[in-house]
This record gives sequence, structure tokens and C-alpha cells, in this order.
Amino acid sequence: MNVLQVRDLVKRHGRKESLVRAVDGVDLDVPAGQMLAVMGPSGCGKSTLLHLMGGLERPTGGQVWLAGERIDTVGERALARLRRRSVGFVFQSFHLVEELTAAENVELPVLLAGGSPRAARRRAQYLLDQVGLDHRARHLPWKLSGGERQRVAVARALANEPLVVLADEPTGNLDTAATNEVLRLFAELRAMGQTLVLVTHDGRVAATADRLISMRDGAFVEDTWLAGHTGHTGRFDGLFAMGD
Ligand SMILES: Nc1ncnc2c1ncn2[C@@H]1O[C@H](COP(=O)(O)OP(=O)(O)OP(=O)(O)O)[C@@H](O)[C@H]1O
Repeated sequence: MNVLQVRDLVKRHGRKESLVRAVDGVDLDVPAGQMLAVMGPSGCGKSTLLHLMGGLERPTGGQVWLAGERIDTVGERALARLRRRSVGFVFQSFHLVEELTAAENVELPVLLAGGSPRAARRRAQYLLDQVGLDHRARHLPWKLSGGERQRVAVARALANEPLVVLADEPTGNLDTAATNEVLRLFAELRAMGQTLVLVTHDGRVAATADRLISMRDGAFVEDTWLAGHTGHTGRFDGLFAMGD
């Protein structure tokens, strides 16, 4: 089953002399459980592709299906609902709500999707425990290190058990140690069979994926399936234990 399908996807900005083809006729199938890395020079369209696949931007042309459902033509409300329930986003600059504690940040998507406060609390507690941050649950984001913040952001992305996690330069603001923390987390997600698409400039991050796509000028120039994907184990509890 393909979690994501993209056909002849195009996103243009501006007109005439100022026309930019951010994404220029892309076809892509992302099977369930695949960890896909997208690399390419600055401005080649990686973030735009991610935004189009997650319903954050509308394409100029082409089609996007999420779990078999067309998302490029649905109305705004339906799209917002799909995003909330089926897609988990992780951004380079974390995008945590600074006024909310780590736990409240993770609770938020559950509440927005109509979950009860009790269900939200339990889910946040569980996920923060899984990412090794249960002891930081009541901290505000500014009290956390970069790696801890990104782990909270990953927990938040997983709050509604998304079909796919879309991560845009998730280690772009992190030092080596924090990058390693987040990479470990992604490896665990991959082992669980979580479908994941990540945009990165870091070859080390890309090397942890099952498949690597290189982009240039809005198009794919290489699509390589990397060896070593062992499939998911179906385990979850304890997989994220990593201390601080
Ligand atoms: N809203 C916009 N208006 C005009 N041009 C845009 C807009 N958004 C993106 N672009 C242009 O589209 C192209 C692709 O941008 P995009 O951010 O997707 O690239 P990227 O590969 O993610 O770059 P980076 O690695 O620097 O984040 C760039 O030339 C960018 O300037």
C-alpha cells in the first residue's frame, strides 16, 4: 500500500520573468513503512514538495493522494482535518508553542483532533516517556536543549498516530550530539514501521533512510533504494529509552 502518491506534481511561483518552478513534474510513490530521504541543493524544491505532500500548500498542477484519498482537491476544512489526523510535521526550528509545557505541546494535536483532555494527557505522557523526556514534561520549551525540543516535536508529530511523518531539516539546528539523539529516534520509528519522509542536507541523516531521492531544479535526478531495510519489528515500548 502506498501511503503517499504523487503524479506530475507542479508548483510554480510568480509569472513571466519572475516565474519559479519550485516543483516541476514529480512522480512519487511512498510505500507504507518506508523512510525516504530527500536531498538536493538549496532552493531545489525540497520543502515545497514536503508541503505539497502534507497539504500545507496547494499544487499548481498534478495530484497528491494520502492513503488513497486525493488531498489536492479537497476543501480547506477537510484538508485541515486530514492534516491533523494523518500527518505529523517536524520542522527545523521546532515550532513548539513557547507558552505551553512540553506535555501541553504534545497534548495539543490530540485536543485539536477532538480527543478528551484525559486522552490527550495520557498520550502525551506515553510519548514523552517513549522519547526519554518524561522528566521534562512540565518544562517550557526554552528550558530544554535543542535536541530535547526536537524530541518533544517528534512526540507531538506522533500524537495522533499519523500515517506519515514529514520532517523538514529536522537536524538543521542541532549539534552532533543532539543530531544523534534525533537520528536514534528516527531509527526507532523506522523499526516500528512508521512511514517517514525527511528533507535533509546532512548525508549522515540521509544514510539512515531506506531510500534516497536527489532533487535539482524542482525535479528528481536520482532515486536510490538503499540496502539494509529489515522491515518493522512491530515493537514500541521501551524502544525510545535513551535517557538524557
Ligand atoms: N512563496 C514563494 N514565493 C516565491 N518563490 C518561492 C516561494 N516559496 C518557495 N519559492 C522558491 O521556490 C524554490 C524552491 O524553494 P524550496 O524552499 O522548496 O527549496 P528547498 O530545496 O527546500 O531549499 P532550502 O534547502 O534552502 O530550504 C526556491 O527558488 C524558492 O525561492
